[in-house]
Amino acid sequence: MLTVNDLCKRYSSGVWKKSYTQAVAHVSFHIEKGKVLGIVGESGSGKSTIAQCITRLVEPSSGEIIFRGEEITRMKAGKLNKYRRNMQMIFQDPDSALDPKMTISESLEEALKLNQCHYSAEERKRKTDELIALVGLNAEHKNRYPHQLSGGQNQRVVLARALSFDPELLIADEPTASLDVSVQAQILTLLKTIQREKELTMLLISHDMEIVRRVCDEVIVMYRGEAVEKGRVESVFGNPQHVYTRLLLDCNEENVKKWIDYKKEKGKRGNKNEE
Ligand SMILES: Nc1ncnc2c1ncn2[C@@H]1O[C@H](COP(=O)(O)OP(=O)(O)OP(=O)(O)O)[C@@H](O)[C@H]1O
Repeated sequence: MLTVNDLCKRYSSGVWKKSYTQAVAHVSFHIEKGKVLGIVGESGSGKSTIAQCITRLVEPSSGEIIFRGEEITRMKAGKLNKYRRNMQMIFQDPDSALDPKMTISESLEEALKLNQCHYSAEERKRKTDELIALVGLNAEHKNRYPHQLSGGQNQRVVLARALSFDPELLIADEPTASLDVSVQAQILTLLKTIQREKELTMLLISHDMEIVRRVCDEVIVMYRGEAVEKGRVESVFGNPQHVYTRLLLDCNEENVKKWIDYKKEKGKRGNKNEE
């Protein structure tokens, strides 16, 4: 489905005195159809740059990106737009991804108008209702504006918009990072359920090893622009070879413990996990 070969991205900045950042250095991987690949690493390790190169939001400095058998790094704008519809991205902050002046159903109908132009107005309405149900929202949310929904509910709408394109590849860049811990779990479960049902190929970017462990089939560990370790999640997590992977796993055990304590505490107080 997607093959990345020897991808490099070097940013330059400064006008008089140029400085360079090697954001991604010689990264290669392959994702099979219907599988989920996780990219983990600390802040600044190059995770988002890889996603932006794949969608050509930034131009790679060198390397190959082959999507459904076609090399896309040199693809011209017209053809590229067609390809981009097949690869949708969702980001950390759902609020900034939605138009504050549109209700949820308007937002979804607009997306359908853009990418499924053969639909009649009636079909768009029906499809909108289907998408709303698919992401676990209900009719009462339809006529609300983004500020009238919670962060988790807005992230569901963002996911519904992305799915309205019927993408083959979904790139989720820290999709739960801005959400409350209890809501994070719900959104991750939803993502995984939809990914399985639709056999979506997914690239999940996260700095959280536990999220990757729960959702992904394979993982790449990024450190300062390089992929220092990659493989099946159970083998990388069960038998990490690189010292940096071990460090990340240790850090995250702390987070997992905090999460378990938080859930226990919440359970004691009798709170339900609500958005
Ligand atoms: N437009 C840009 N111009 C110059 N340098 C950039 C630009 N975008 C990113 N960088 C640099 O490239 C490196 C990789 O950034 P990137 O955003 O890909 O990392 P990341 O792992 O996704 O980080 P985070 O988890 O914080 O989002 C960083 O050192 C960053 O400062």
